[in-house]
Amino acid sequence: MTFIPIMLDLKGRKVVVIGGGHVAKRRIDSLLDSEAFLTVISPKLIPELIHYYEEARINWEQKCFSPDDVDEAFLIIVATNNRTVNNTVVESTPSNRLINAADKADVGNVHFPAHFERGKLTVAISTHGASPLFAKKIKKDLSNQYDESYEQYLDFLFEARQLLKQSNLPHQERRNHLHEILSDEYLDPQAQKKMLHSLEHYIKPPI
Ligand SMILES: C[C@@]1(CC(=O)O)C2=NC(=C\c3[nH]c(c(CCC(=O)O)c3CC(=O)O)Cc3[nH]c(c(CC(=O)O)c3CCC(=O)O)/C=C3\N/C(=C\2)[C@@H](CCC(=O)O)[C@]3(C)CC(=O)O)/[C@H]1CCC(=O)O
Ligand SMILES: NC(=O)c1ccc[n+]([C@@H]2O[C@H](COP(=O)([O-])OP(=O)(O)OC[C@H]3O[C@@H](n4cnc5c(N)ncnc54)[C@H](O)[C@@H]3O)[C@@H](O)[C@H]2O)c1
Repeated sequence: MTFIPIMLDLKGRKVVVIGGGHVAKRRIDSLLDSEAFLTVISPKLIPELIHYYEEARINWEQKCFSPDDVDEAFLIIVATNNRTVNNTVVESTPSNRLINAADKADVGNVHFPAHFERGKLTVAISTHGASPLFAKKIKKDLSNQYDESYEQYLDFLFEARQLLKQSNLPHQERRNHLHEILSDEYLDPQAQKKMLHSLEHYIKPPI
């Protein structure tokens, strides 16, 4: 089986998480900012998830799984500590849905990669289930290399690119600028400011 990396917009989609333990919480933490409708089906929740429920960040149906729980779900996450239940969820899910099976890498059609964000930058690492711990280790290494300062740098890259897109510069010169701003020198906010300022001069005047 070959999995391909994609970025998913879940805004307004129904996501159902079966199980309310530690793995469910990890998945939910990845999903909280997505503006999906998150529903947890589980007789019990760990305290952190109860907190999310009290803050109305998730819905909770305090019950054991039944097949109609996944009706209309766009994405299903299977994370109970009961292998038989996990298998039942997978079996009762129509094949045209997205499903993540936390206890069996090869059963679902979605994996959650280890990941971190720096504003507009997302770095995701997958080992196709070979070693989640190795993915976690690489995440740690890369998150040190690309520290919090990159959030602001990404904002600069975004702004510079928007200005270039609106500019009257010839195509090749735009490309040169896009490459130039990747140089380490532009990690410095002063250099960024100067560059943005100079790019503003190339904006096409309104017609
Ligand atoms: C990366 C990360 C993201 C996240 O969970 O958010 C993630 N697992 C993490 C940690 C972790 N997972 C496990 C341990 C215990 C040590 C060990 O067993 O090695 C630890 C370590 C820890 O907890 O620290 C156990 C485990 N994991 C899976 C199975 C089932 C199986 O292998 O079949 C079992 C055995 C269960 C059992 O035996 O009961 C399966 C999957 N785990 C995945 C993702 C997907 C593939 C990712 C990839 O490798 O590319 C995949 C396929 C499906 C999925 O869940 O999406 C997250 C790193 C946290 C971070 O980023 O900080
Ligand atoms: N993918 C991963 O990264 C990863 C990591 C560790 C463990 N796991 C696997 O994930 C699973 C969950 O691990 P955990 O640490 O979150 O367990 P946990 O014990 O913290 O939580 C299990 C949850 O499942 C709920 N549950 C039990 N029966 C249920 C049912 N019939 N219907 C609905 N909910 C039910 C429990 O109430 C509990 O909230 C385990 O199978 C484990 O093997 C996966």
